[in-house]
Amino acid sequence: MKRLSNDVLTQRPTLPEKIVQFGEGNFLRGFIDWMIHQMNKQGLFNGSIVAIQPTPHGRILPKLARQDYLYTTVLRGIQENQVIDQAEVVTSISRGINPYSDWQEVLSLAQNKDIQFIFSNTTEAGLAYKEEKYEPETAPPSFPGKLALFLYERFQSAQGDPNSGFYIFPCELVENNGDLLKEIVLKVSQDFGFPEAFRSWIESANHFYNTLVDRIVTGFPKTNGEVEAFYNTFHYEDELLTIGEPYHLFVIDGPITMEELLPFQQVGLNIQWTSVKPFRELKVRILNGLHTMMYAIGLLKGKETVLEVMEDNALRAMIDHCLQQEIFPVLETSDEEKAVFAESVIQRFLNPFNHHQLSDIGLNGLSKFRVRVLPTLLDYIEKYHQVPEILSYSFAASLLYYRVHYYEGDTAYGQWKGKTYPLKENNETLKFLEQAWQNYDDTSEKMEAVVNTILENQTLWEKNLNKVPTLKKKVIHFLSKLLADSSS
Ligand SMILES: NC(=O)c1ccc[n+]([C@@H]2O[C@H](COP(=O)([O-])OP(=O)(O)OC[C@H]3O[C@@H](n4cnc5c(N)ncnc54)[C@H](O)[C@@H]3O)[C@@H](O)[C@H]2O)c1
Ligand SMILES: O=P(O)(O)OC[C@@H](O)[C@@H](O)[C@H](O)[C@H](O)CO
Repeated sequence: MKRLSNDVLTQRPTLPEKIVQFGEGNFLRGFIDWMIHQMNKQGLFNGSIVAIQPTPHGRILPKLARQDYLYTTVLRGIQENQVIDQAEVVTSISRGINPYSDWQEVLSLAQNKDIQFIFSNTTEAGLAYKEEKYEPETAPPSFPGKLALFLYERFQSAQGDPNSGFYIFPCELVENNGDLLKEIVLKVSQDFGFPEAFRSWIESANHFYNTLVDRIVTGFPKTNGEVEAFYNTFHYEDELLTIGEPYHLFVIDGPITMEELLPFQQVGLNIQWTSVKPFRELKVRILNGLHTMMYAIGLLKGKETVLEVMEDNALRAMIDHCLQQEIFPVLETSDEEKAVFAESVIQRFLNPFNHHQLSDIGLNGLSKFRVRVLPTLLDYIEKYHQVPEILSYSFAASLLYYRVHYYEGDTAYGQWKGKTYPLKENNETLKFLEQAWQNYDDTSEKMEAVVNTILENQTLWEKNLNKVPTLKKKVIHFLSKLLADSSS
């Protein structure tokens, strides 16, 4: 069978490059690139995207290049009682650049005046400040470093023209992502010794927008036989087949007048040009909160996907209880808004087509717990002076899932009921966890010592959790229960 390429898709539009995108992962392909494709299809944007690989060891860009930057998006789910099952070849990416081998190509792009928009999704780890050296001939390691040099090249080539800046939309799931990216780029520019005039131009000529994105994109199919079934229907192979749900929401804290340049709403996409804050609290605490709360519990109970968790009566009852009794009471949004959003989330989790792997959700699970679950848990304790049962149980489950049993090379491994699995978290966190569990020997004193050490780590939790009344006791209790379960 042929691979997807220009030979397979013979009618492909050639459009001027207008967007630079840092990242080429599942989410950008299933969300932003798909949206640009929708606008192009209706002749309302007429521009293409250049994707820049954000890390040195990218596996996605070579695959995209082999397919002439084409890939298929499959959106499947149930909306308003209707089954939606659509496959479409997305043509919005014109090419990709590996900045580690072609940095000059990236800089040339910065000089192209047609490029007006910058999108990114480099995960939470990518939208972060790193101290790095200015080397004009090579790509800086970090995403903000690359962006700073990209902007500097534009500034110089346009001789500081106040109309030459970019519209910048970071899509990382980080609070105030636009403000944060601007702050980091300014800091990097200072580190690099760039002139004050450039830094003023960053502030005055560029627009950094805070955004919130929402669509469950599970990426390449992982269940047995699924890929082959798709290929047989398409009559081509596609290594970058991207699966997601039909639901999508993109909130951008920018003026509606931006629709003149980016006509998202005009093509019927679910875009809101408004403040992100209320959407963020609902989405992160309910949708991402439930995901993060369930992954370790589910995996430790032998489940593999969100759907399997939702279809298990006991686990489903636990999730409903957590939502109603532990998350809802501490959210400030109105009861009606909470209920409507939560119901839609439950329906999305029950999407029969959605094989969302718990192990994917569990990547960087402790960092996610800190941002997506811990605030709810702490708010609850503050409000009710008692520890919420399910959230603290899920905390214990996450800690146990992330118990480092051994290292092989640079990879840390966890173990549960005889099964071994690789752990992906910040390296320092994993080293710390390995140490914390090192002397554990099944006794309650040692368990208390382990939990004490983990909870007091302020780098992990941003506060000493041993000072939170009775949390430690609950976590010890649930960890002991889970450990007993693991040996039964
Ligand atoms: N998949 C979803 O359903 C979904 C939905 C909404 C938001 N998101 C957000 O999108 C992010 C990416 O998800 P994905 O499904 O596309 O994952 P992915 O693994 O397919 O892509 C991750 C991208 O981030 C880059 N990256 C990883 N670490 C980096 C670092 N330290 N510096 C710079 N770049 C780095 C990778 O090179 C790749 O381009 C997640 O962090 C998530 O918060 C995902
Ligand atoms: O993508 P992650 O790994 O940051 O988080 C896992 C899921 O919670 C997340 O992808 C959601 O499905 C998504 O945020 C929905 O918009």
